[in-house]
Amino acid sequence: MLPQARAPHPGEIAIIDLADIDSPDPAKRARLAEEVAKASREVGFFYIVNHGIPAASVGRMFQSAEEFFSLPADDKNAVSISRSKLFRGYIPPNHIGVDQKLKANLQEAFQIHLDLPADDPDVAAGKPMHGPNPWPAAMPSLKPDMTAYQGQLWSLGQRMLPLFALGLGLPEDAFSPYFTKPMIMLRILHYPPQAPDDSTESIGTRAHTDTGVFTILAQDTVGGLEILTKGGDWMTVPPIPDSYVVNIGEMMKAWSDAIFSSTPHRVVNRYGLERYSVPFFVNPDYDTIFKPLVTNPAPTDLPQFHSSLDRTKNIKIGEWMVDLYSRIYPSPYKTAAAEKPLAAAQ
Ligand SMILES: O=C(O)CCC(=O)C(=O)O
Ligand SMILES: [Fe+2]
Repeated sequence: MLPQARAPHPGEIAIIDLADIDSPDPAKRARLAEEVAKASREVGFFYIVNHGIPAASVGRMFQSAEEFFSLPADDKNAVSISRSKLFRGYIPPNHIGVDQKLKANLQEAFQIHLDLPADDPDVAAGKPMHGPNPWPAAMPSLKPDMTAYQGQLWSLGQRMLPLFALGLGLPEDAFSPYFTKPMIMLRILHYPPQAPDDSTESIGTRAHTDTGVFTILAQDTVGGLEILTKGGDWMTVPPIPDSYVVNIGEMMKAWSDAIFSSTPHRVVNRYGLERYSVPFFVNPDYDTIFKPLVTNPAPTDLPQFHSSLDRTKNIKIGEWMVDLYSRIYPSPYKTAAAEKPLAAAQ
């Protein structure tokens, strides 16, 4: 049997209208920031509308996803993540990374980061996570379409960062220094449907927290995203037309000293249709050292996941991401830490 989830109560997941995001009126920006902060504290997930990304751009990404995942396996495997030292490319369904304690995901994925040319100084120096994206020869439109969309979503992400800063009582530009050559990531995902009596251990995406600062997710009309509420039950995040789902990741939780909640979530496609989604992850520069930028008077932490970040250890975030990615992906890049299964793996 598939695990169960309940529907949200009306208003339980806030729908935040971003119309005032660029308002010249500081009071309007502050009001919006407080809405974002409240949802980030209480749920860790919210919807945004009036975000400024044209529906046609989002539609093109879903078309691209359908087209890419329909390619013959050989064409997809030509850009397999197992050939990439930069954790980019195609991840087949049911893959298992180094850590055998982690359950396989049913999803298949294709992911890119910032595309950097060979003459970029960090690329030339062989800095991990920095370099070019791989593209499938069988689908020439994917490169221009995903690259353009990633640019649009990164602009939206940069417009949203001041809201989180303001919501924590920090100056609006408090996060800017950490995003000069960011490790942003765009993924397209495909989930096959699962029958209600499916007895496999696997689901679309196993329970996890997002590792980044925050995530901006486009989901199609099928549904399947579910979050673990503070009350301990699983709740669906139903699709709302023309919205994005935004959620707090481990890095924002660390910066906010756990004032903002990096809420565990999963995907169970129990709806009988193929599902596609397009998450964009706002990740900072490789060299960012993570420590809280504010003090939480009453920190409470949820259960630990394989994706949890310890904010007390002044971690250099790029190294932490490389360890985690080489643990969860079938990658040729293996760090010593990634060879050791995590005690907290779920
Ligand atoms: O596909 C989704 O709706 C969510 C995927 C997700 O949680 C992730 O990629 O981190
Ligand atoms: Fe996620």
